[in-house]
Amino acid sequence: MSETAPTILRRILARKREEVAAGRAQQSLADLESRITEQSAVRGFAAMLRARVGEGQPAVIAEVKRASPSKGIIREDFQPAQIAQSYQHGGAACLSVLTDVDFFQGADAYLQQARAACVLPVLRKDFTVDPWQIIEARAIGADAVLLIVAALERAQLQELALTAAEYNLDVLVEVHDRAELERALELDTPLIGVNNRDLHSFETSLDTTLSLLPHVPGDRLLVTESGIHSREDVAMMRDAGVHGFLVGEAFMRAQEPGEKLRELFF
Ligand SMILES: O=C(O)c1ccccc1NCC(=O)[C@H](O)[C@H](O)COP(=O)(O)O
Repeated sequence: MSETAPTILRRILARKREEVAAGRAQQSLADLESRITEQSAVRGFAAMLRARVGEGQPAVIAEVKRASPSKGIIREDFQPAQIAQSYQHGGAACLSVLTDVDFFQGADAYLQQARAACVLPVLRKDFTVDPWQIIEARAIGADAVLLIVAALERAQLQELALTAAEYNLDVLVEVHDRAELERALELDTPLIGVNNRDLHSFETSLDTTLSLLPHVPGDRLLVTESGIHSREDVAMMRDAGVHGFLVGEAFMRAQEPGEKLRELFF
């Protein structure tokens, strides 16, 4: 693939830069800061995952996702508050809520509805390219943000991680190959997400996690992301020593997402 081919990830990132420019013109930093003062205290995202693993339980980040570029519409009957309650009942440790509008049919309001309906920490699942989005994430009530190494230069990654720390947000640093993992490990953050999906080609293989696992130091918590669909997938990961999971589609296609979570993990 050429370095400049317009893959879906590159299209999403180009759109994000436009959104940030428009957002900055509409809301100043002072506006965001004043919205932050109205938010409740941050819920510990990494702490919750670590606690579950410490208890010998799977640490499941359950995703609230209506649609995706690779699968189109995944869930017609999409009610974030009900889904969040179902996930909490089913044993999720944390939630991940898509807020990207154009490619995932997400919304900031979905994150707010989901978080208000449960006690779980919530990750804002979006494509972060600018510190302004991190402050915005805190202003809408998120507890954690995603940083995708493939989307960011080294200096940007450092700056975004520092901004997240400044605003008390946990960070899930997402990688897909060894070079990205090495860059992620330069950060002082505890969570490493290994995305089994190649965000340029959509190809998904659970071997991605298994091959990177030996290179993740013991002081980091590895979260395997994408393509987990069955109890066999979960058992294979747990046998290999992976206890953190981020799952979307398998839950979202089930009538009762939390029951599906219980069926796969407990
Ligand atoms: O899912 C996509 O099509 C996609 C395309 C481009 C960038 C990101 C994309 N997905 C985000 C994710 O990584 C998944 O939502 C998440 O890991 C859950 O995956 P799954 O359990 O396979 O729904």
